[in-house]
Amino acid sequence: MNLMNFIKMHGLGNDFVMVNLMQEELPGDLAALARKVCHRHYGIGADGMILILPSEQADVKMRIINSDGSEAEMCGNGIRCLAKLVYEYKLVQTPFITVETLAGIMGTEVILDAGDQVQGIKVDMGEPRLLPESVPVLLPGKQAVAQGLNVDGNRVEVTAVSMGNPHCVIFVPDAAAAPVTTLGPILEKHPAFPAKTNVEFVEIINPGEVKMRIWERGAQETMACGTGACAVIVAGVLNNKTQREAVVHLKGGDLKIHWADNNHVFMTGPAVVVFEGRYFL
Ligand SMILES: N[C@H](CCC[C@H](N)C(=O)O)C(=O)O
Repeated sequence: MNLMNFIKMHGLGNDFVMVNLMQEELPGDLAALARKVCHRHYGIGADGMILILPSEQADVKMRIINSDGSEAEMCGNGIRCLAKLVYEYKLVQTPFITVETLAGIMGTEVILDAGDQVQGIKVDMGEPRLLPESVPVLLPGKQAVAQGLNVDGNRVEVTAVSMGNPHCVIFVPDAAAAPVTTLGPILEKHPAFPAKTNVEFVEIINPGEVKMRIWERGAQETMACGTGACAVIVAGVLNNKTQREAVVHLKGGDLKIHWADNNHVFMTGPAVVVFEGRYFL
């Protein structure tokens, strides 16, 4: 019987099965394995599976497989978990860790307190992609900002942004009452998004503070989404609703987001190791 060692982690309740493949390989179909591993009753239970692999371009390589088996370009909560794991398990000896992803090479900083304990992780999430063809989204113009989508005959105003993965941001008066589980899955698979999309519902508390809920591509509603929080602040600035630096309140907790003057988006937040285990393949 083959065993897979794993570490269960979460970033604000967005949880992952972390697999260290720096010295070993995983056999077979990753999509099928992720569906089994992420199953909340028959498996370990998680929103996704994150593989840590060797890289020729960075300290490590990250692959993120959603619970439905689809592979994503990037994962904000997941990369914070990876950075903490790589540092605390001494896969690298520095708190500044570069990570190769399908969305490019990301820089992470493990923030330490005076006692060398991990306080949080700051990630340079790179530049947002605003051209519709870069999201991708089938909407006109140079930016898909505050444009109307036809959803079953109704007009839904959306702002579409990519952080390497696609995001459809909708501003609502009350995030707690937003139609996350009804409109979310419809927009996730809407024909305007050829690669499907993550869907964010955002309530503006003030220009420096927002509240959001998320329907994730390939993972349904989750407690938090790091790339989604970045997309929300980019969309907030583009719609003149938020400052470039703001706190994003998610179901699972808060992220600090800063769309800096160098056009890079920085995200700061926690990551937690919950348990270690062995999974019977
Ligand atoms: N479901 C996402 C990947 C995970 C992103 C999210 N968990 C985050 O923290 O950024 C997608 O298919 O693009």
